[in-house]
Amino acid sequence: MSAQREMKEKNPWHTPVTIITVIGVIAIVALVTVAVLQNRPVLQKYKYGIVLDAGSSHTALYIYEWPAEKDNNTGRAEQKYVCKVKGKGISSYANTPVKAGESLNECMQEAKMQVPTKRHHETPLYLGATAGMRLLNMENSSASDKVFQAVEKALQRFPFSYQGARILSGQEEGAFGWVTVNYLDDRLKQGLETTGALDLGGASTQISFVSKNYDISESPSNSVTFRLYGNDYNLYTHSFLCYGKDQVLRMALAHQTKSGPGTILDPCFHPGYLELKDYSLLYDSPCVSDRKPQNATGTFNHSGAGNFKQCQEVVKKVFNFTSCKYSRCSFNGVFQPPLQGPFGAFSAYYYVMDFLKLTDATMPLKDVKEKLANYCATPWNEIVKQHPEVPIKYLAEYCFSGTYIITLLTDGYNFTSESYSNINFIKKIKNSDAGWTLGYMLNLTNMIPAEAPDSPPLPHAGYVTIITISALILFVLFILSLRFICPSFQKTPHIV
Ligand SMILES: Nc1ccn([C@@H]2O[C@H](COP(=O)(O)OP(=O)(O)O)[C@@H](O)[C@H]2O)c(=O)n1
Ligand SMILES: [Ca+2]
Repeated sequence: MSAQREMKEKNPWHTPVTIITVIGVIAIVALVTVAVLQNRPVLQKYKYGIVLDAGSSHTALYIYEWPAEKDNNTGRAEQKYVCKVKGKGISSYANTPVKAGESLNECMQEAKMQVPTKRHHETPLYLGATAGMRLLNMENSSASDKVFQAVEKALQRFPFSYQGARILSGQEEGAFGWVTVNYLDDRLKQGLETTGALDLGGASTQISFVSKNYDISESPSNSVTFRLYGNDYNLYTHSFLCYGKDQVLRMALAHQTKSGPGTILDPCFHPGYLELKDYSLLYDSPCVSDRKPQNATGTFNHSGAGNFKQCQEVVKKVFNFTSCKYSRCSFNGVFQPPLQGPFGAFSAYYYVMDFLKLTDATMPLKDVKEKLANYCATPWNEIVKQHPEVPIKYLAEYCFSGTYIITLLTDGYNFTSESYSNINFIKKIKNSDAGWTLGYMLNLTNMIPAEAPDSPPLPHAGYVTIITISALILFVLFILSLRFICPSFQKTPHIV
């Protein structure tokens, strides 16, 4: 018994200091572990959203993903996948609506593979149609309804959470493009100066920007107000229906062919270009149908002259600069406040200027015009030789499209040689395409809060450090206080 006692007395593990220290260390480890595990950032899981952009020329399907735990807070939604639907836009199926629905199947099957199966049912699916369907709806609303019915039926067959197919207003198209650009740049969350958005489609074009000190009451139909992350924005936005590049080309051709059948020498096409074109196809759009001449049956010869300056004169004729009932206008009597800040120009602005190698923001407007003039003057057979990979139909139109872009920006929107350098031609921002689809989804899923979210006051690492240091300090204080209250505590090997 006494030997046992001796052993106990000699065994340092049985001293009060050791016992308290061991318990203390266990307590600290437990406290820190619980605190860290409880608050550690959870393993990333993603949520998904799908938006179909049913444009006038084609449809594209976008899948967005964002961290599941953070959708209102710090996580940013990003483009995960894009699928280009084969064939033309859904408005081209006016006479065969079922085919409009069928055309979407391939990309929708792809979407099924891209989104994890267990997320299918909670993944919202939207289809937004733009100017092609706006025009079809104006021209033949029952045909447009049938296209929507077919599209709806096709989309509902998939396991996603279908949220509807509809035509966006021009205002929505402009405003959501602006939201996308500024969201992806993190400008909204940080309350920074915003970037204006310039979107050029085939059938309409949008301009949207924040102009300080502008009186929105001057033209309320052009104003959209947002409260995002605690900041108020008064956005000016306008969508010009028929001013997408494909419809303007029709208007320009209609203008040149108004005297009836024959041959036109078009300065917007390359010298040596010659195609036999159909009047009935040219006038098959509400943007030009009222200009159709009486004798416009059959065909006309469309030949090129390749002259940038003359092409600008032709393009200018599609704008009306005569009447403005506001303090200032862009064109066609539409109010526009003074241009302000940087602009992002995307969609066809980018495709055309990228092809023409004119996206360099440091290139002065004068040089852009000079390069374009040289390009337009290049004979058609040389152009074809230089770009064997580009389909002839697209290749033929870049001189016209480039000239239209420059004329729209300068004569239309009033960009000057100086302010032209504020325009950036962009396709993507941080891997997501610039366009209205992301902004549309963010809005419909309420992913941008009106007020700035409360963020934790400390980052996780700081939080762990403070917890650990506090626990250690408390422990040392506890030991010191024991020694102070109970001096015998220092003379350790006394145990009964
Ligand atoms: N690679 C590409 C893709 C589209 N585009 C053009 O970009 C425009 C896209 O317009 P869209 O189909 O979105 O039409 P909207 O409904 O926006 O007016 C069309 O004029 C297309 O021809 C292009 O020039 N190059
Ligand atoms: Ca578009």
